[in-house]
Amino acid sequence: MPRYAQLVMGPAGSGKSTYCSTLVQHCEELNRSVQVVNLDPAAEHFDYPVMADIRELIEVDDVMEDDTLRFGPNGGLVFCMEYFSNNFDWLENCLGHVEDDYILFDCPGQIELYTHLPVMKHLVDQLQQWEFRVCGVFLVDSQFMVESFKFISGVLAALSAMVSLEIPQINIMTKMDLLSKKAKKEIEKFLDPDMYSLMEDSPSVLKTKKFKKMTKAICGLIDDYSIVRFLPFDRSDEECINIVLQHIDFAIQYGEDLEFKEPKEVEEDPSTNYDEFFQDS
Ligand SMILES: Nc1nc2c(ncn2[C@@H]2O[C@H](COP(=O)(O)OP(=O)(O)OP(=O)(O)O)[C@@H](O)[C@H]2O)c(=O)[nH]1
Ligand SMILES: [Mg+2]
Repeated sequence: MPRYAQLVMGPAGSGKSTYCSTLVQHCEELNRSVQVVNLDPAAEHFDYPVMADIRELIEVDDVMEDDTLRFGPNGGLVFCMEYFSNNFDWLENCLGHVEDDYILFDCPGQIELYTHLPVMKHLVDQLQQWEFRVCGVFLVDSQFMVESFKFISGVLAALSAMVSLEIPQINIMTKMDLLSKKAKKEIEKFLDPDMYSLMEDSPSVLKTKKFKKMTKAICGLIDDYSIVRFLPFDRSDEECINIVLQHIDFAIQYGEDLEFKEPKEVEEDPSTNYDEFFQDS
């Protein structure tokens, strides 16, 4: 039986931990078992129960306090992740092996982990050896995507994670509930973008002769091959959460070998008398 994993990635503060806890709650209501592993050695708070926590293996504060290493917060984090990649047996022990495992990995926010460092790729390879089907979930804060040049950089960040990890990836715009009505309307064009026309809206710096050819090539690549798309994520909208989950499940073929489970029954309030209610109305 395959096992399933989501690697929840994205820049600092993009909403990774919130996404994990929202999904845990959502799946609980669907009577679907989902577990979370915290892979952020600098995490301070998250509100989901953890199956494993990297801070039990190594913590950024301990690395920074070490006089022989003398790392700052970013170097410290990279050190922790490299230490983790040399100690995957710790993770193997924590994960055990349960039938139909579905695990969310809440990753740190340092963007270099998804662009050029090999740690996350090693993790993906290791998970695949343990029979996991892994989907990358790349989160970007929607508030930073409402202008075309910011959108292009968000797309490139997502693309570099896709290229370096070589797994199916679903890209998500988070915090949609925080957008004003006007910004929501504005962002619609980024959910199904025509990259060539976005290029025309870009500020003059992107249109100078030096950059124009390059921007056009990037926009053309993204548009012609349809490689990067974003799904909106509003944590207060169940339908929206469902759509995101369906895309991810489809990408890793979750559910193909599962038996049907009854959804959780909603407990009825014994004081509610439905006969009376219908007679009255
Ligand atoms: N309104 C709203 N706030 C959100 C949402 N997602 C995250 N936040 C807030 O954004 C802040 C950062 O969210 P986190 O989930 O901690 O982000 P993160 O990506 O895990 O951050 P790091 O682990 O530090 O990289 C918190 O204050 C969250 O409450 C959302 O969908 N809506
Ligand atoms: Mg976090």
